[in-house]
Amino acid sequence: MLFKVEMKVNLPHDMPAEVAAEIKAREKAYAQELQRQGKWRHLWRVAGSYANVSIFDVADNAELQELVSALPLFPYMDISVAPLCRHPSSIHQDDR
Ligand SMILES: O=C(O)C[C@H]1C=CC(=O)O1
Repeated sequence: MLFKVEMKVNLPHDMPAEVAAEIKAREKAYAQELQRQGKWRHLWRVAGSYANVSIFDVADNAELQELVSALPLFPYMDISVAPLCRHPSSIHQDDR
């Protein structure tokens, strides 16, 4: 199942820089591992904002919840999710 996931990061302004850097490093490693597994299919920065638009390809709602809630930045993000289905005009065979 495909989901559009929008994540807006809100790190506390008083978080020490080295703590923020450590969380971001763990987030990057986790995000890249999920991309290698094909579960995090697209990851786009929203220009001008500490936010992203992502496409996840997971088995079901429960797997999405499991993966997203394990993000190191999860406690600091506002997240919105929308389920996706194939567009009848799409030319991409891997849309499903
Ligand atoms: O920077 C972000 O958008 C937040 C998060 C998503 C992937 C990652 O490495 O960090």
